[in-house]
Amino acid sequence: MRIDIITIFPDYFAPLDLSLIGKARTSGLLDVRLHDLRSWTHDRHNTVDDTPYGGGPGMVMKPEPWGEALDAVTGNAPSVPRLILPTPSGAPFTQADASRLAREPWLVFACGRYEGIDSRVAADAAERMPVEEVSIGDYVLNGGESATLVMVEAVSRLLPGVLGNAESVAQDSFAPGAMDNLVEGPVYTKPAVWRDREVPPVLLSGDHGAVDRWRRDEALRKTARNRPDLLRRLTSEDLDQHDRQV
Ligand SMILES: CN1CCN(Cc2ccc(Cn3ccc4ccc(-c5n[nH]c(N)c5C#N)cc43)cc2)CC1
Repeated sequence: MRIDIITIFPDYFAPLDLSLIGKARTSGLLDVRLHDLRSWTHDRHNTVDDTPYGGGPGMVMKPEPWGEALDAVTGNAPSVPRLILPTPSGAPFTQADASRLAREPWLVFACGRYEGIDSRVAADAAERMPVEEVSIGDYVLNGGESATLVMVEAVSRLLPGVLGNAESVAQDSFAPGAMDNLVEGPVYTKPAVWRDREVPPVLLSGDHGAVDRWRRDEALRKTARNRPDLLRRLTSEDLDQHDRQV
């Protein structure tokens, strides 16, 4: 997969050199290219913003640099990317979106700042490529960079060979499969006793059926406590299926 990121803060993406994503880039599994939007400005101050038409607080990102940047990054290529526009007003980004985007060969992320990007940029791009306005949550950030980091991590970890343990992806929270939409239950490792707190004995029993059932019970318990909204999505059939599983 190729991922292009256009931003006025390329250094924001230094974390993509680290850990599993860094290794995936080194191995060639993932091709991440960073682009400084100011490379497509032509004035002495490398201006990327201006006051909003119609008045209002803050500044809006000018369309010209974005148009030239997207033309340069996506033009003269044998294929067409999917353009992802992080924005507070976007559609909620979910695990299903991460799975869907992980199947795309080429993504371009446009990281806005200020009050956002002139709306004509998305409209113009949509004449040449699919465009998605996406939000990572109902809270306000200062720009699209953090959201892009989140989405790049959520998508990249699903690429074959990146995690190196297909099993863990399959057992992820929100991953499709048995008891969909349950959050993770508690996890433990050595020592068996720590500050007088014992690991639940079932986990030391070697009874894999009992361990599986205990984990599902704990996941249900934690979901009811922290995410009752997810439980409401579970049908009675799902819950019956849980009870049948040993
Ligand atoms: C008067 N009011 C009128 C409404 N605005 C709304 C507003 C507009 C821009 C910004 C800053 N910003 C600029 C680009 C950009 C991209 C993503 C996100 C973002 N925030 N939260 C998410 N989940 C995000 C994602 N994904 C924020 C961004 C913040 C708030 C405030 C002022």
